[in-house]
Amino acid sequence: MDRMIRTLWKQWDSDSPKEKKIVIGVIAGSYLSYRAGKLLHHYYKKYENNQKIRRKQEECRESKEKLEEFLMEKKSLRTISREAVQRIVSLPFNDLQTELQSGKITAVEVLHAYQIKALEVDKLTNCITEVIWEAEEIALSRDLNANKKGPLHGIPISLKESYMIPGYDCTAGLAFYLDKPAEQENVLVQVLKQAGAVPFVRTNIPQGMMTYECSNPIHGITGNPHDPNRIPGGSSGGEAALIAGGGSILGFGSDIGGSLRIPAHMCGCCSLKPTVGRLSDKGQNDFGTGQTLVNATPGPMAAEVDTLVSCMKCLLVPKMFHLDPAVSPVLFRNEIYEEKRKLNIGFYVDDGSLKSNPACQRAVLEVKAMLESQGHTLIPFEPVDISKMTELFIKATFADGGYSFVDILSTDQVDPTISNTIMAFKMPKWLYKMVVMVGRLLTKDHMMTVFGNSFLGVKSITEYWDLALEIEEYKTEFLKKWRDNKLDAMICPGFAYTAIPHGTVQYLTSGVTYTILYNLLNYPAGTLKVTNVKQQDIDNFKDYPSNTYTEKLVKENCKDSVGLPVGVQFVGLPYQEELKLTLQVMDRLIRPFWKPDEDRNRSAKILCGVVAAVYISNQGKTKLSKAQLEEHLKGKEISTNTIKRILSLSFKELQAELQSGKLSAVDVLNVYQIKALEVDKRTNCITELVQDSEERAKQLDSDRKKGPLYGIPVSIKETYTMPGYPCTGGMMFHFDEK
Ligand SMILES: CCCCCCCC/C=C\CCCCCCCC(=O)NCC(=O)O
Repeated sequence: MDRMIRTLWKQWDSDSPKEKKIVIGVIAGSYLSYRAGKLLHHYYKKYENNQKIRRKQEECRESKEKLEEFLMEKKSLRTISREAVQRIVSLPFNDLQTELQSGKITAVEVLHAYQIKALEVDKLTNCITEVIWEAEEIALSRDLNANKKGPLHGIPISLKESYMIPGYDCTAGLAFYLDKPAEQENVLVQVLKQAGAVPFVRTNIPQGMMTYECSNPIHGITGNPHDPNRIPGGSSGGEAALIAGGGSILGFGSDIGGSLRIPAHMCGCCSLKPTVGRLSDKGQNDFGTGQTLVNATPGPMAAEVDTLVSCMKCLLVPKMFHLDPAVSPVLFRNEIYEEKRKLNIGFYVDDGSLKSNPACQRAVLEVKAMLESQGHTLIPFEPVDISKMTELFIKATFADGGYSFVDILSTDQVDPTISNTIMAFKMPKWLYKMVVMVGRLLTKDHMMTVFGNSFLGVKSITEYWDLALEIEEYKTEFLKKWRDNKLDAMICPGFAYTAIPHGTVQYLTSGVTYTILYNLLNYPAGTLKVTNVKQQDIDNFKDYPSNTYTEKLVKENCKDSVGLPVGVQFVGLPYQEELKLTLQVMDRLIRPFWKPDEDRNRSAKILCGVVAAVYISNQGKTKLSKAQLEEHLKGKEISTNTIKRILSLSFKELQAELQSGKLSAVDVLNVYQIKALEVDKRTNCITELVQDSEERAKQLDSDRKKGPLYGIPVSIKETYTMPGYPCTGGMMFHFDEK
């Protein structure tokens, strides 16, 4: 390289002034043409995207009009009367299911009734993006094959725009994805169709799906069915508006920060955000792929909890496990769903960042009273450091400092609902930091700094790894607090406030702490509408703080909210969806039944509990050393024959002799300790002895209940955490961490 530069330099030196001018001209010309080409390409792309958006808008409008004409024809032919539509769309899910199963109504009739109602709701809220044309054919085939009825036979379902259906664009509100129709069908849609469901409409989302205002330049703004001037929440806002308006009985959305729960709370329906990995996410528009610290999950939305239950039963089936082997093959566990016992339920109305508004507080307190009246114990709970949690969540989900959003939007129309954020992402970092500082001073809201600084993302892989570690530590601390309080479940506000007017979300992001917490933790959470805002809630704003700009905004934007729906979140430990699904609030009984799960280090704990594990070196510290253990074992005078015999037993034989009582846990432990010490002398394989293994073995021998691993000694890799033992990974750094 050096030589090349020297040669070029020499060449340049020997060039005449005219030659130099030519070289400079060529370089400058090439650079300018390159820049001009780029600019031209940029503006051409912008023009092309605008054209694509216009075409798509036209296409979607026409598809709705065509459907309306088609349905009008049916109505004028009296194949479907207004009364029939009204009757069908007012049937509760279970009744609709029964009538479809018995053949009292046909799949086509139900489809037409819901199409009519959905178009009505759409006129009020603009919640539908596109009509699914194949619905008619699917419904017809359901009726023709009525002898083979799946559990969802003939049930029309609505899908968030991000669910892939072959032939349809999945845009997430971004022009970049226009004219790129999906080829594969979303896995959940395949499973639902196999169960007999009829997908019939697609619903609106926010641009980029990372905010809770439902608006984008392609499909426009979705309104709340209770007040179209207010937001329906997001990102699954189109779904919630449609369901709460009565235009769909079962819908599907997704959630990485509250997208299933915020809209259910704001529109007044219910939703379930399952544990990530319980339902397949194959076939979602995966914009943002690559970020795996906090993951999105799909989930159902409905008017009633029963519908969510039936839906989960239909989804947790071998077909889904086959189509997506990455999901945990856990079927719907009826035993948890049916279990009836009194629970310890944590609750809070204030998460320590932004106090929830009076209506949201009352909703939680009313559910608390209801649960107490049924004999459950309600325990006040303070979530662990919400500022830290927010920092971790935002840093993880915007780890690239918003780069991918800025990039994908560079030739797109930016929706006004996210334009400030996008502008902030584009600022030079020093300017951005100053804006955050000034913002903090003006708003007097410390969360401004937390959100603001976290949107800068991470600077290096090391920082990303540290972030991953901090998230794990946060999860551990939260779980410890949950366990210390002996909780089975938790109730908390559905959000910090009820539906706010359009255009206010960019100034009111703080409310999301109530939902993002359970995405960071990956705890399943359901939201259910439990009440409506009353005048007393508005009056109670007198006791709501007004110290920060955010608090003032909450007051300002909620003052005319009487009648709006209010939800509550029901949270459980990972993989306990069945428990939450049993929650039925208000006019129905709340029946949360719970089965506690083990914690993160469950494998080590279970094994130690069952067995009486072995080994250790304590490097001359106060603990029992290898030499002392050897002495102790010698004193037991175990015969060579016994040692040989026990060691020669296969796992199954050993298990059988322990279970039958022919061998005791202590016998087996001692023999394996002798052998392990012998192997250690040759290989230095043991790091430390588990000090109380013999006591554990004795205790197991005296217990009458025998687990399947009763008495089996196990060795444990040094990195498995056990209280009192350092997990060093071979590094001094961790030596004092026990
Ligand atoms: C496209 C850029 C958007 C920038 C908007 C920034 C405002 C972000 C404030 C807080 C972040 C928390 C987001 C919470 C909304 C939840 C959205 C969600 O869950 N989406 C996932 C999905 O739809 O699957």
